[in-house]
Amino acid sequence: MPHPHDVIILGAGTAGLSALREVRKRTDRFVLVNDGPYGTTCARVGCMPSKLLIEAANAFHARERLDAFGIRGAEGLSVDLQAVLRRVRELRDFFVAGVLEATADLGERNVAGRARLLDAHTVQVGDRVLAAKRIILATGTRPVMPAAWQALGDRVLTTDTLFEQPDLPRRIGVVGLGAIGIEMAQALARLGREVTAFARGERIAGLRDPEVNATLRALLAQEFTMHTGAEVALSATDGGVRMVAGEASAEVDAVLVAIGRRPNLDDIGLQNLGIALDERGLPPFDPTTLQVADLPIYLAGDANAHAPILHEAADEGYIAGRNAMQDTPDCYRRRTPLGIVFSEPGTAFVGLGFDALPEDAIIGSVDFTRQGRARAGQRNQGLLRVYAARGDGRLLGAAMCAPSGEHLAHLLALAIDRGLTVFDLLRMPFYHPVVEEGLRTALRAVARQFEGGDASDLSRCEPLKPEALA
Ligand SMILES: Cc1cc2nc3c(=O)[nH]c(=O)nc-3n(C[C@H](O)[C@H](O)[C@H](O)COP(=O)(O)OP(=O)(O)OC[C@H]3O[C@@H](n4cnc5c(N)ncnc54)[C@H](O)[C@@H]3O)c2cc1C
Ligand SMILES: NC(=O)c1ccc[n+]([C@@H]2O[C@H](COP(=O)([O-])OP(=O)(O)OC[C@H]3O[C@@H](n4cnc5c(N)ncnc54)[C@H](O)[C@@H]3O)[C@@H](O)[C@H]2O)c1
Repeated sequence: MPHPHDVIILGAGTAGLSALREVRKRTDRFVLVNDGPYGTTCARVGCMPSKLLIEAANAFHARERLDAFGIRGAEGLSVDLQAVLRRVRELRDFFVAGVLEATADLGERNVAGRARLLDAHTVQVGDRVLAAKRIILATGTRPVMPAAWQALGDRVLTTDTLFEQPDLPRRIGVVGLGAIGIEMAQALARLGREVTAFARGERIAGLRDPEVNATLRALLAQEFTMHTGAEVALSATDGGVRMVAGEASAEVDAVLVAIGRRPNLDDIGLQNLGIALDERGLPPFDPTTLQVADLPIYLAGDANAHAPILHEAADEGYIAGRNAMQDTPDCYRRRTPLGIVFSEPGTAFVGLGFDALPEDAIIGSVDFTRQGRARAGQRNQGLLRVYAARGDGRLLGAAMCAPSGEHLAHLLALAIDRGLTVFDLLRMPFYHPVVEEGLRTALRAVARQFEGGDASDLSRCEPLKPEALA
């Protein structure tokens, strides 16, 4: 029997909407099903409100550099946190409104409700059963929150609730120092909150490079208290929360829990598909096609835990949307890995991670404390390390916590993607004085480890030809 729909898309987040764009170009016989609020995690409770808070925090923090420039009176500045949070929500609403336009004209093809797979072609939403040739799962993730901590009620926050607060208390605990923990701990500290952060591992901000990790830790420890290496326990006190991890403890008014996010796949009916799931409960899928096993199902965005960041979710929606509209899926080359954590200095990693490098990889580094332009701007902090292949000096990856780190990382991502060597990169012009000169220092440190690598970066002209003399 023919299916009434070509495609059902589950989830109206970034991946689902990106899939929708591709599917709509090819058919009208689709349905989008979304549970909970529309507007995407990124715009509603993720990338955008977090960056809005960070921008406010960094703007206020800039006052700490003013005296060194000879600008007086900064101590008279203060934060109106309620106003900061109002602006976060106002601009957040603006970004969400833009996203909502994508589904405004769908009419009956937009179904609000929680979907569950009955089999590889059929989905149940409330008392409705929808069937299609193919299904795209783009159901995203939700914050991990241990059951025991839920009993602390509104004293525990996640990024789903943080930005909704009209105000924030003086003492804030943070659990987890991954991307969210680092970004929010620094921002809240810069906005005048007393922040105590706990993480069970020693690595922060997702960094795998031990030296960059140590540098970032030392810098952030100047801004908030950080306890790592032990599991934290939370318990209620009179009006607050007690946090204990090994020898360390703190009493706070509220706790932001940022210990990762879990794919919204646990109750979606994967067991009805007849495939084995891994230990995380995830189905096998091909990251280049996004097809789940050999089923007519595609798994896109954070839900597959492959690369849970925005541009990858958008790419995956595109791939899933196109592949769900054809009989044989196309294979797509994925982008150079790039991760940015919006700390100051900016944390970023690109290409191969430190722990995936070949044993004989060559590493060059730059310490930004003495870097000219960074020093001129009173932001001379951080470390950048570039990794290159021993044979030919091809760039393999980099990790950094550095001024303008987000921009340096994009430049390096392009170089890695194009298969450039450190020698190729050293041939580009480096204007003076720019932070990129710091990157050049690190590249030169790699080049010097090659025979003849301390020669000039300039290439020689081709031999002069007779016609050139004419
Ligand atoms: C605080 C925070 C900050 C972030 N900052 C950045 C950043 O700076 N840069 C960056 O690149 N990334 C950032 N991210 C990550 C980025 O937000 C995600 O990669 C992206 O939003 C994932 O999109 P998605 O479509 O996979 O999921 P989502 O946008 O979460 O969409 C999934 C949708 O599916 C719905 N759904 C769930 N279950 C069902 C069901 N059973 N049936 C129907 N619908 C269902 C959900 O309710 C949701 O609407 C951040 C994330 C967070 C939380
Ligand atoms: N700038 C960005 O791109 C950005 C910013 C924020 C969030 N995000 C995305 O949001 C997602 C979630 O972020 P996140 O920071 O919650 O997750 P994460 O996985 O990045 O970090 C979670 C951290 O919490 C630690 N942890 C886990 N359980 C713990 C426990 N019981 N006690 C203490 N520490 C514990 C983990 O070891 C890890 O370091 C990530 O996938 C990330 O990609 C991205």
